[in-house]
Amino acid sequence: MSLEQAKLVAAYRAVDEFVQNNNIVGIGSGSTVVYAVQRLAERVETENLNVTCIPTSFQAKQLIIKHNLILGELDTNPIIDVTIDGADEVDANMTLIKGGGGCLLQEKIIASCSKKMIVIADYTKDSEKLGDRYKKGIPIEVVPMAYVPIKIKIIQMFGGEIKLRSAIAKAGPVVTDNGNFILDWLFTNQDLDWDQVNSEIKMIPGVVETGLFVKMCNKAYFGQAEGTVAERSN
Ligand SMILES: O=C(CO)[C@H](O)[C@H](O)COP(=O)(O)O
Repeated sequence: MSLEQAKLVAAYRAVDEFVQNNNIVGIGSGSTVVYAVQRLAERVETENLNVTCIPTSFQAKQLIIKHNLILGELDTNPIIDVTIDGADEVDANMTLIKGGGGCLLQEKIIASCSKKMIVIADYTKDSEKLGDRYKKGIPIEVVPMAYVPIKIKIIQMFGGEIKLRSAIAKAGPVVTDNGNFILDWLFTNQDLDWDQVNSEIKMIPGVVETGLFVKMCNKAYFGQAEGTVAERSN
């Protein structure tokens, strides 16, 4: 089985187990979510489900439109039944690193409005401790004018190294869907209290959001190499 098949089985399982008729569904971002939207569209068609989808990014919005699903927004649907999203890493306590695709701000807003947040991932995202498997660090979305002082402050507070995320098909930094920059914090201490770290980083003026999702995820599905799906709940 390919990694793509592992993503697909996790995504299909989550959509099949958690989406019901008349649900408001948060649609996450990334490559695994593509399979979730594909499965959701199949179920809407075959079971005639009434589902409204709330996107977590420009990419998610385009996926919803492409599959002819009903597009909603928080203004009219502030309470979401279930959000299905990917993750860059999930530790043994269900703390997540998210934001590898740069969509962490809207993803966290949508997760915070959801009765349930379900993560879908392949087996490479399943970790004991944050940093065991995901080596690109914790993404932090920041207001552009403050990125240098924020970098200095985080290193003074917690150590490690910070890189301003560069764009691939453009000279200069990645600019998020919200017009901000992304810092990737390569932490060295894996035994930090992530709840506290998240709170302290968020208190630095100019920090918009961190990619640390603490106590937000209810269940994670990890597609395995042999085609089965492993689960973890909190
Ligand atoms: O947080 C995210 C985007 O900001 C993604 O959910 C995360 O990067 C996982 O993506 P993929 O499913 O492609 O591995």
